[in-house]
Amino acid sequence: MDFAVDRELDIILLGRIAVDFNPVDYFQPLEECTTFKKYVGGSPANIAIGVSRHGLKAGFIARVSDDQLGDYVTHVFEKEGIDVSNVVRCTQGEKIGLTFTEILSRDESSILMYRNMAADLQLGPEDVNEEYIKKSKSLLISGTALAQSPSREAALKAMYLAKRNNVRIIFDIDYRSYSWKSEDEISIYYSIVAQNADIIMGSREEFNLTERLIEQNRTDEQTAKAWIDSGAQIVVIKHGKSGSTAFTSDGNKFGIKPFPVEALKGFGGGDGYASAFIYGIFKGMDIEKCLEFGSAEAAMMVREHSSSDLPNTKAVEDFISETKAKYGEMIAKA
Ligand SMILES: Nc1ncnc2c1ncn2[C@@H]1O[C@H](COP(=O)(O)OP(=O)(O)OP(=O)(O)O)[C@@H](O)[C@H]1O
Ligand SMILES: O=C(O)C[C@@H](O)[C@H](O)C(=O)CO
Repeated sequence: MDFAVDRELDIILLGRIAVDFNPVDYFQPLEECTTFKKYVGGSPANIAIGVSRHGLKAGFIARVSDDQLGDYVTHVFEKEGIDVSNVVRCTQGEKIGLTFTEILSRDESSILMYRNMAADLQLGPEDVNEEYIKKSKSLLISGTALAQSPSREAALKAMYLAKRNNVRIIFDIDYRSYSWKSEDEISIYYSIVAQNADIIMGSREEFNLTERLIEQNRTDEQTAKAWIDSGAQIVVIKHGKSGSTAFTSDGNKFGIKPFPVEALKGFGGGDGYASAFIYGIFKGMDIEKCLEFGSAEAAMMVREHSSSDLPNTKAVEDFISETKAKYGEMIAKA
């Protein structure tokens, strides 16, 4: 992928910065859990930390609450080297989103989100500045930012500013049911961003939601062709524990099986995947290698208690070598 040169930032992410509370006394219903560990959360926030740990220079556009938890996430970002100059505080008492993870067993987990009057959805078009967007090589839009106004307009404004300033658009569909009002809205807004994106990443279910008003029941091949025809260069479709496939505008297709690990939770894999895949693209790795990196980091993250303590490049490389030595190649050219 060709990125503009001489830009201060590699990537700006737009969407939620939130807080996760994951039970320490897991393998029982949330109702019974008494002790929780606090982490930075929110899928795009996790990815910002992930790419920064790979050495990319990231910035973020978001609103957070004007309270101790707003301070907490901002300070963590600063420590990770993420530019917070465009992370602004809410003024009407809106609170940062909270997510409690229920880990019933290694195979069964879910998230419970507290997002009424969520701070991140208060991001408005006035918070999105062209001068900032054009400092970056790419912009990642998290689909949840499209769930409600004014965040929806802020995200679309950022997308148009990115387009006119030669900033590559990465769309992480990132569906969270909680903030949406109707399936029609999901399809309308997701498809606007997908039509303008250079890279689209999502699960099969997320692509189905995106395409609902256009054409239902597409195969992965039909999905990839449609979005590549409308301008995307890379389409990644994830199938959870069954693996993932990347399609490229030159007509190639690569599939990868998940790296075998003993998962602790079903969440966090997607953010690990995105962090490593994006890093690979920036480093100019072949798509197969990006896929391998993404799948490896995803597997490392489903083992972890936290979704924001992502590994650095060396840790991912070591994990890949160790796993291949034990199990052989994971990649398959389809
Ligand atoms: N049990 C597992 N073992 C190894 N890898 C896994 C496992 N579960 C998921 N993954 C990896 O994580 C990737 C992303 O998972 P998934 O398809 O659930 O995406 P997602 O819905 O975006 O994730 P998230 O719930 O983190 O937002 C998968 O493509 C796979 O590579
Ligand atoms: O995405 C969220 O808002 C919550 C996450 O931080 C959570 O831990 C998760 O689901 C990771 O994908």
